[in-house]
Amino acid sequence: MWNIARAVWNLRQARRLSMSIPGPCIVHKRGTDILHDPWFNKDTGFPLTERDRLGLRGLLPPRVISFEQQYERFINSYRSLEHNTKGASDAVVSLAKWRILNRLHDRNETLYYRVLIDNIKEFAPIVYTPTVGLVCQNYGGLYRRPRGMYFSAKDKGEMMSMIYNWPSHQVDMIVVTDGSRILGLGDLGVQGIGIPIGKLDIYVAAAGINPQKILPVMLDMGTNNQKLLEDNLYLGLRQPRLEGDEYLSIVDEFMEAAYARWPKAVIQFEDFQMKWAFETLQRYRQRFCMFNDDIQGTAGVALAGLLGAVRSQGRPLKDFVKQKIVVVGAGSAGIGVLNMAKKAISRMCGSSGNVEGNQFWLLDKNGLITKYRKDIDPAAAPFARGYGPEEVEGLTEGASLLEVVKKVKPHVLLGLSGVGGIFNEEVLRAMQDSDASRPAIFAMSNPTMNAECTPKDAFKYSGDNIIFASGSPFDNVDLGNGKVGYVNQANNMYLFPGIGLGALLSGAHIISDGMLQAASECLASYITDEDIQQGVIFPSISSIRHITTQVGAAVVCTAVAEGLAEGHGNVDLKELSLMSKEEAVEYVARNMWYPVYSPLVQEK
Ligand SMILES: NC(=O)c1ccc[n+]([C@@H]2O[C@H](COP(=O)([O-])OP(=O)(O)OC[C@H]3O[C@@H](n4cnc5c(N)ncnc54)[C@H](O)[C@@H]3O)[C@@H](O)[C@H]2O)c1
Repeated sequence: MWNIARAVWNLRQARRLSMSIPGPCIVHKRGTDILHDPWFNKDTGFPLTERDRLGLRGLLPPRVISFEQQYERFINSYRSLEHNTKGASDAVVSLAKWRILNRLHDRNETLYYRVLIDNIKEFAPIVYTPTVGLVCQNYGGLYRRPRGMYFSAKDKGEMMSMIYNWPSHQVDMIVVTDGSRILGLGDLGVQGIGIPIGKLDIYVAAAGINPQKILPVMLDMGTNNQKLLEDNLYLGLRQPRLEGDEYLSIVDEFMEAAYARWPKAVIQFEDFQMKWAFETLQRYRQRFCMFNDDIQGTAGVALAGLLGAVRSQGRPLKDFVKQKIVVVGAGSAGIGVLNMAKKAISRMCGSSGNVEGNQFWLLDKNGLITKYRKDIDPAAAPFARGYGPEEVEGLTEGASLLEVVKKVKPHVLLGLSGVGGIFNEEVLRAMQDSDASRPAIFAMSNPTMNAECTPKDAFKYSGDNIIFASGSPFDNVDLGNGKVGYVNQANNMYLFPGIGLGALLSGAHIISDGMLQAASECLASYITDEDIQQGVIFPSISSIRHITTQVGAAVVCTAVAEGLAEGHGNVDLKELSLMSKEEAVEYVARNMWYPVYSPLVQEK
């Protein structure tokens, strides 16, 4: 029922926007310069009057092809590619699909984003995880033309002027990486630029950010990837990564430069290795409107999933405080999840409640983390168990995952380790003895080959009754007898677009924990009890615009309630403060860009 209602909402929204006469778009160029600019290019779709006005007459074949015809032509050629690559490996097919989409992106952004929005479920896995991982690994060979900006260690002292090289006067959303931890693939240096590009594609598709107002950024600090350092064709600095103050001075300079030119832009940090992810978040979160998606976005999505798992057991949400949760992977993502879960518990329990985190077991590559761990990472320390070198409760420092699962009998087993297959048959079988009536298994690592287990193995070894979620998309599992093992996609794409959009439209000067929690709780409440009983704890990606509207509105309302909002455009704080929840949803929806050909008006 819900899905039908949302699909109708999406359709109405699209129709409302496409039927209203699109406002004009100002261009400062003419003739072939327009044809070569993907922001303005309409290919054969320029009407004759516009061809005359913009000096295009004679530069295009005479017949005008409508947007709908162009759309259909693209989809047909995409489908024929599927047909022509039959028998090729998955990687070859995925890269061929990425190439054809990327060529359209390079040529005609309006058509590209319409195709992406209308087919988000099919195309998200190409422009985003898992294919984007493959693209980053092969970026040197796939590179055709630049997209986004590069600031390198060699640009020190120049960034304040360099930032003005970007052609757009207004930028609303920046996604920045240093390429040091790309998905679960490690240090890919400048090749990691594919991640900010893919994330911003999702911003346009899900949050309706105008593509002229987005900026993907690579901070090239060097790389410690030996293979790349030895590769003559590697496109980044061939030097080891900067460390310490030298590193931070580059990020500082970039942040100041971006803020100086676009003080209202929201900056999302993406795929930084753990030490820099935490350090930069701490350093900037009170000064700039920024967040770290791996720490905070992932945590919000995981928390929504954890709350869904409680509901699936037929228990009230407050029972979350009694759930035993084993987290495998003590990196920025795993620790981010635990921090957010702990905050949720402290809210549920009130100040007198148990917020010690006694229900969490955290493992890294050396096994269970306890207070006896030598050189314990400060970020992991609050979640270290109290077991001594001597065995207590049957577990010791460094206990294996299998030992922990057998002993703890967790309600939830959550993987953010980046290690494919680590939830092996024995571990999954041990989950059958979980204390939960419906054990939850979240294999959240990306891309696909790094998932801790496949859904097929999870249902096979842990039982039909589990709740399963993965970070990258997988097909549902046929359990026989007409039963289906539902595969949820626990990916931060459900949250980051709404967090960024809500922060932007509220004009908040920082992104608070409260705004992030509101986003997560909004996502958690999106699913009906009926869906939950079917094992569905996350909505379909097809509803991503609707979800983002709701999440964005929740973030706006919280920013206003917390006194962080300052207004956006011609909507001032007073107007924001008077908005009801429904009006906030309408306000967010109204501000989403939708790809239609706007009349181009030339200004000298
Ligand atoms: N689904 C999502 O939305 C989402 C969001 C963010 C990150 N991720 C994925 O999570 C993974 C980890 O990301 P991160 O930023 O935390 O990386 P990270 O490099 O900061 O941390 C990885 C952690 O895994 C641990 N680990 C490595 N091998 C292990 C093993 N054999 N057993 C147990 N632990 C082991 C490491 O010790 C480290 O603590 C990546 O694959 C990333 O793609 C998914």
